Amino acid sequence: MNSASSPSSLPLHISTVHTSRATINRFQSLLHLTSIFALLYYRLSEITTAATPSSLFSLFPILAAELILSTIWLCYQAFLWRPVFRTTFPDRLPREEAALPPIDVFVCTTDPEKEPPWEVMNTVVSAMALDYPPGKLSVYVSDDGGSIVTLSSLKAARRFARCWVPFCQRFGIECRCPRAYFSGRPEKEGDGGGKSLECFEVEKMKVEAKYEEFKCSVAKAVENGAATIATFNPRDHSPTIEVIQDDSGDDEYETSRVKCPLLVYVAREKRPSSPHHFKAGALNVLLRVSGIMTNSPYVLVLDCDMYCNDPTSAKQAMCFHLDPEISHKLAFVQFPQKFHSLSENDIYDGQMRTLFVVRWPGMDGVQGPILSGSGFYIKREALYGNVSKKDIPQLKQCFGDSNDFISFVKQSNRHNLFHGAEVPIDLLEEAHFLAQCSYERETSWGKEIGFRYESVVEDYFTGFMLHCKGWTSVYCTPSTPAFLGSSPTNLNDTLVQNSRWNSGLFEVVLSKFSPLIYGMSQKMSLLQTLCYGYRLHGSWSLP
Ligand SMILES: O=c1ccn([C@@H]2O[C@H](COP(=O)(O)OP(=O)(O)O[C@H]3O[C@H](CO)[C@@H](O)[C@H](O)[C@H]3O)[C@@H](O)[C@H]2O)c(=O)[nH]1
Ligand SMILES: [Mn+2]
Repeated sequence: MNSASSPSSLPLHISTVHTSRATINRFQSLLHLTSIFALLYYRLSEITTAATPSSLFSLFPILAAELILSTIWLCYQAFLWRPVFRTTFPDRLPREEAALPPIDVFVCTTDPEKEPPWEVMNTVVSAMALDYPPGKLSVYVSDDGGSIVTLSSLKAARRFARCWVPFCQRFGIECRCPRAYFSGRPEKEGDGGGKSLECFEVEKMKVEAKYEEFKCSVAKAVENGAATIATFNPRDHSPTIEVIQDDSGDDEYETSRVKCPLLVYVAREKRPSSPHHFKAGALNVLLRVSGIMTNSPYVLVLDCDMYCNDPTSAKQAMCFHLDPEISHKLAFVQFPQKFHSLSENDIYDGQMRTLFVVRWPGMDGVQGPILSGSGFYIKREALYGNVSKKDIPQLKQCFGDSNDFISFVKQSNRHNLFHGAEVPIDLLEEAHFLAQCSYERETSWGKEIGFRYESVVEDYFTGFMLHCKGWTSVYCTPSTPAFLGSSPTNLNDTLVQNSRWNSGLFEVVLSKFSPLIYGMSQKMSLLQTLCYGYRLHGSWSLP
C-alpha cells in the first residue's frame, strides 16, 4: 500500500495493489505462455519436416498469423500484471480557498444539430457548479460550429447558473446537472446543507422556475438560429470570443453578488485553406485563450455530452495533484468514461468495460492510464513541455508571436486576472489574435506542445507522448461516476466510432511513433510500452 500526506499529515489518497487478482492473472499468463510455446514448437517442427513446397506455402501464413496474435497476447499481459485501485480523501485538502489551485474547464462542441445545445448547456452548467471555489473555476466553451445558437444558449446558461450554483452549494446538492436533477434521475438529493426542509422546498421551487426559463431560452435560441444555420458556413468564418457576463439585472441573484465561475465562449477562426485539426486544434486554441485570461495551472477537459455527475471530482483530482510526493511527475488524473444512455443489455459494449475496468487499473500500476479524451484533469505545464531553459526568441518560435501569451508561459503561477471585473478590450483583441488560423504557422503547436495533431485519436497520442517523456498519470474510479455521457446505441454509429478509433490508432502504429519501437527508445518502462503496443490490435480494422 502506498500513501501520501496532506498538510495535516493524514494521507490525501491511498493506492492498493490488488494482489490476489495479480497472482491469478500471472498464473494464467504463465499457463497460456506455455501453450503458446508448445504451439509454436509444433508449427516450426511441421515446417522443418514439410514434404512439399505447396505445404510450406500454406504453413508460413499460418505461422505469421500465430506470431502476430502471440505478440498481441503478450502485450495484453502487461495490463494484468499489477492492477491498482485508489481511494481519495478530499476532506483532508486544506480548508482555505487560497490553498486550492485554479482550474480551467474546457468543453468542446461542434455541431448544434448533432450535439443538442440543451445537452451541451447542461454539461456547461454542471461544470460551473463543481464543488470548488467559484472564483477558482473558469469554464471555456469551444464552439467549432461557430454557431449563434450556442452563443445565445450560453447566455441563458450563465443566467441560470447564477441561481443554480449558490443553490447547489447552499443545500449540498449531489447531482449538479440541472436536467438530471429536475428529471428526477438523481439518486440522492443532498443533505440539505443543514438547512430546514421548508427553506429548501421554497428555494427549490424558485430555482425550478428559473430552470424552466432556461429551458425555454435555449429552445428559443435553437428556433431563432435555424435560419442562420442554413446561411452560415461553419468552415469559413472569423474568430468570435466573448466573456459571458450578466445581462439581465432584474433578479435577486445579481444584487446579492453571488460569485459564479467565469464563462467564456470561443469560436476559433476557420478557413477552408487551413487545416483545423479537429478537437486537438480546438483544445490548443482554448489553451492559448485561457492562457492569457486565467492561466490556471490545471485544466479539466470535457466532451460536450459528458456532464459532471459528482461535483467532488475536482477535489478528488487535487488529492493527487497536490501530493508533493507524486505531483512533480504527474501529468493528468483520468476518470473513467461512464454513460447514462445505455440500456442494461448494452450489446455493443458501449461502456467499454475491458478498457475502464481491466486495462486502465492495470496501467495505473505501471505508469498510468492512457489519456481518454474526456474527464481528465491535466497539468498545463505538462502540455507546454520544458520552458525553463528557453529564452524569449526560442519561446516565440515554439508558442507563436503573442507577447502576452509568452509572458504567461514564463510565469505559470500568474493566474485569475479579471474574475468578475470588466474585460479589457486589448485582452479580448489578443485572444482573437490567438484564435486565428495563421497563429500556429511555423510554431510547435500540435507537434511538441499542446494536444498533438499526428493522429485523429489526439487523446491517445497526446497521452502516449507525455508518458514517453517520463510523465505519469493516475486513474481515479470513485463509486459515484464523476462524469456521465452518452455513447452510441446503434450498430452504425458504433461501427463509425470504432473504425475511426482503430484506424487512428493503427495510423500511430505505422508511423515513426510506433509504440513498441518509439516507446522503448524513450523513458517508458517495458510494461507500459507493451500496454501501448497492444494497439497493434488496431490491425483488426484492416479490411
Ligand atoms: O472538429 C471537432 C471534432 C470534435 N470536437 C468535439 O470533440 C468531442 C468528441 O468528439 P465525438 O465526435 O463525440 O467523438 P467520440 O468518438 O464520441 O469521442 C471519443 O474519442 C475522441 C478521440 O477520437 C476523444 O477526443 C473523445 O474525448 C472521446 O470521447 C465532442 O465534444 C466534439 O464536439 C471538436 O470540438 N471539434
Ligand atoms: Mn462523443
